Amino acid sequence: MGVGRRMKKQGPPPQLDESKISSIRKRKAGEFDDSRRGKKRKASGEIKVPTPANPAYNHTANSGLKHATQEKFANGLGKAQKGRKGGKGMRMADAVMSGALQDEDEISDDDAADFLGGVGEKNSTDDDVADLFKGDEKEDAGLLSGEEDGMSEDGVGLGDDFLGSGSSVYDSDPQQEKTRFSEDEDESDAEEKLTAANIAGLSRRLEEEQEEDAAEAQLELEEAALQTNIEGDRPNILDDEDEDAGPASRLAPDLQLLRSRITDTIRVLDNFSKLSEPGRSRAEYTAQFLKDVCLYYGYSSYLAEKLFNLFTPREAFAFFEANESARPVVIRTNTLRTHRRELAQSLINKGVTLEPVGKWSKVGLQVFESQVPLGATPEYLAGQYIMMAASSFLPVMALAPQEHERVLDMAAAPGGKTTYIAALMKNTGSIFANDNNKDRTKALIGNIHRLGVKNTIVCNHDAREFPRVIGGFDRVLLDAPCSGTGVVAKDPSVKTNKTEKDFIQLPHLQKQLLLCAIDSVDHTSKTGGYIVYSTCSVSVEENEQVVQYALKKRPNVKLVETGLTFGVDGFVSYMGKQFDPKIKTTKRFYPHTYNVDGFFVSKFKKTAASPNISAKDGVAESARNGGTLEIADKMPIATEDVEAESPFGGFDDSEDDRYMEKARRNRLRRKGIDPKAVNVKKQANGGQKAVNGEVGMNGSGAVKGKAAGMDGIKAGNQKYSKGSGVRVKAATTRIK
Ligand SMILES: C[S@@+](CC[C@H](N)C(=O)[O-])C[C@H]1O[C@@H](n2cnc3c(N)ncnc32)[C@H](O)[C@@H]1O
Repeated sequence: MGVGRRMKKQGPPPQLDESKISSIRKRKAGEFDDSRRGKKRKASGEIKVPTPANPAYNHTANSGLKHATQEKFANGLGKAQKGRKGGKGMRMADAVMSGALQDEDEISDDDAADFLGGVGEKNSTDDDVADLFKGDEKEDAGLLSGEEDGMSEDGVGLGDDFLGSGSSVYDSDPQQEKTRFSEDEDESDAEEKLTAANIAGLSRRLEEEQEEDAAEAQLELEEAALQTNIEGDRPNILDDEDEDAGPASRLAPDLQLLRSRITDTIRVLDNFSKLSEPGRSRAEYTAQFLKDVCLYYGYSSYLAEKLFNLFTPREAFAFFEANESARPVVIRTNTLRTHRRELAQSLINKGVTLEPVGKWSKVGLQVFESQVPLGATPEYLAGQYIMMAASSFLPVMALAPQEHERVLDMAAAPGGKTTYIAALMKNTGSIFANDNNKDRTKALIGNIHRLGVKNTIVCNHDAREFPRVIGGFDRVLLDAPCSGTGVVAKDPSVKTNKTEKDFIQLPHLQKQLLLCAIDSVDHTSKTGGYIVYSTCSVSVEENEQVVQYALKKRPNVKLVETGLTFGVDGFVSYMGKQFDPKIKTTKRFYPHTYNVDGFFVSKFKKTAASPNISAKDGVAESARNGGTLEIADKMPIATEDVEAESPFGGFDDSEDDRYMEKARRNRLRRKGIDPKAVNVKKQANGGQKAVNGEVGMNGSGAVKGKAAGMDGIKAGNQKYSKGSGVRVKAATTRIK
């Protein structure tokens, strides 16, 4: 996961509530979600792209060029932007955040400090907003209106089609169902009270939105004035190339012109035959677009191209734009401690403006504004909620853990998902929450305690040691370490610090982890037998390709529906490569379509024991109750024929081996162990293999794991922490 630590003020988020997109107009893939600007478009007679925030204005360290021009920009476009950034949005101040920061790495320090502190100004009357909520149709106007949510005015019924259609982007129907605080509740008095209590905050939001609209209109006017090409003309885009050669190339780029050229290029790519200049190829325009994207948004050319390849040019632009603004702040009600309605009421009483995150979640609350530090409220300290990104709900919802099951969360820290799993299991059964980063397990343990989770054991292994450590789980969640290309808004460093190597090494690790996840599941489980694999990356290498690999290596699993009611289908073909058609069941989430972090979720059902790959490759006994012996494939993942040819999937095993060996040595050194000594020991042990040099190092049975049993959990006769060299005993008893 990308560990983002940047925060911008949170604007009113338009698109988290699925109920608000219950009826949609299906748009052409790649078409912009710019219905919000319908009025303005009509006025200007020109297709405009959304400008959630002016990227140039927001850019930070990644773009020196932008810094260079920022002052200039602030004098021009900045004027318009100022109204929006300096407005009365969420007032965030220095806040008590020690707790909040542990919630999820997805909440940035700055976010938190910004968000959790200050006091919003009140300057609108309740009457204004009361009007807004008058009558059923009007109730959600403004705040919930299709216009605000990027919904089309001509929306048609969504129907079953909602889940389908790959890369399609949808507009929503403005006619909304009333937002509810839980599935079974009526449109009750209580909700009206909540709404009334929210009125002041909502009113402020409306004012801010009006200010924003005015600022955006101004911005568009200024942009329009700069447009050198009117609609229908062939834009003169590629002639500027020679600039590079001269001294002008050393000057900071004019960001307004750059942006204008980006939009022009998209127009051309959208309608190439009509708008391209004679003799110019599509590749030339694409290259120009990518070059401009790198300059304007600060991406490395490698990553810009990788991301561009996922979308149509127009949608790619929407994606890059969406990465310039922060996602909404969301909290998850901890149902082990309270109910969402009660929590909402207490927070509203404290000056928090919020509403249910959407029909798709019964526990999420989207926070628009807070007059108190969210990380220091009595409710927070009492563990009634945790701050977590909306997208982080999704893998757990797909996992659908049941009461009394045994669940493994393979990469669990800081625990947003573990604690959600515990809540869904109502603190019954048992959860093994593992993370190989010891420091991060501290936050995990902190969250577990704060939220009153009592069915969880925290452990600290390289997850590739499972099921050797323990197996036979009903369900396994693998929320895998990834490149974070879905969370660029939180961690803009991803724009420049991800290289080709990352997209080789990470998928390699992810593939190994996924096989171990599969091997750790009990296929005979009466209630489960499921594995969920998720990442906060949008790259195909880390998602569909990992899934494809697992399907190939483990014929004993099949993909099943995630049960998630939104998201676009995973790729079944990509850049000439065909994947298993069932990969359509996987789900992708993008910032520009659902206003959530970029995310990928897939769900497998295990149907039989894993193949006995090779006894020498591992001694992973995951059997419980005298069940089957499963062997984890611990060999470096072999490059397969198909992958060797693949432009995006192959990897060089020998190179990977070198990296992994180096990492192993470093890990041992950090622990004060001489790697050479371990090698000697290994040899002395004959055929016995130490897992990453961490097992059986001094004969003390040192399986690395350390279990922090939570209150009330019974370790029973688990032999979990009693490894003895390679003779690690498998768990034979379920904690139930
Ligand atoms: C995406 S984050 C997990 C977030 C977590 N699921 C949550 O919801 O709070 C990925 C985690 O994987 C951990 N990790 C990385 N490599 C690992 C490995 N080989 N074994 C176990 N955990 C690993 C990282 O320390 C990181 O905490």
